[in-house]
Amino acid sequence: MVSERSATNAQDQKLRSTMAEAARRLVVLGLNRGATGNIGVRQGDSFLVTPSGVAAEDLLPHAMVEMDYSGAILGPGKPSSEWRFHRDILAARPEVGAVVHTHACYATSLACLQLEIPAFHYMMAVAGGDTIRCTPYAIFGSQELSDLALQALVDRKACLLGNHGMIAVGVDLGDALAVAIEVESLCEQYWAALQLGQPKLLSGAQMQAVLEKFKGYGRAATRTDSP
Ligand SMILES: C[C@H](O)[C@@H](O)[C@@H](O)C(=O)COP(=O)(O)O
Repeated sequence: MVSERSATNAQDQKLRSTMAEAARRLVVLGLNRGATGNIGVRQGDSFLVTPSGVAAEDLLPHAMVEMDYSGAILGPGKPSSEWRFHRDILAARPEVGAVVHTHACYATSLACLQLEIPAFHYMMAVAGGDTIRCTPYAIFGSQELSDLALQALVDRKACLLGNHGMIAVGVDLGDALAVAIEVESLCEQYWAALQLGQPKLLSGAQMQAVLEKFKGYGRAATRTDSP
């Protein structure tokens, strides 16, 4: 049933609009095209997810679908086919407030090779560690894909989905979007570097130093709950 809180709460309306804006931004930035990709955002003891198969330009705030962690749909609409990984990530990672899935070109190209991205650039730390893992292939919308994504995201804020795309997470939607944008940029740079030769990789110690330094950098300095 439709939660009354959702229908009347100003915060809920704001969140739905922010999700629609974020979906359009992903298209403007070239990280998604048409109806690819989806967004999930924690809201109290439930979460909102974008509807299935709706192009970002047609996405209206009221079309976001509210679900609970049992997988029950709490309002009208058909949730993203990927609601399982949105639910499972939000359930398993209390510090995560938002999940962004994209089929961004460079991330997806590397995912088609099922490549794990190594520490070729210090900005890899934005994704939470010294690698960005890639899952094996599993069909879209499956529990298997969700289980694989959860594993690939351990101690990370992003992963590639084999032969599919990427997932980025953040403390809120702005953070998850920023991670997705950076991951696509890193994938493009890694691809470009590979055209020239074998990139020299940073050591574990060098990456650890960056991860430490990032704790005091920019907005992250005010966050105590980032992974
Ligand atoms: C078939 C879909 O494109 C699937 O790949 C999914 O991962 C996706 O990106 C969009 O699906 P929804 O519109 O169901 O969120």
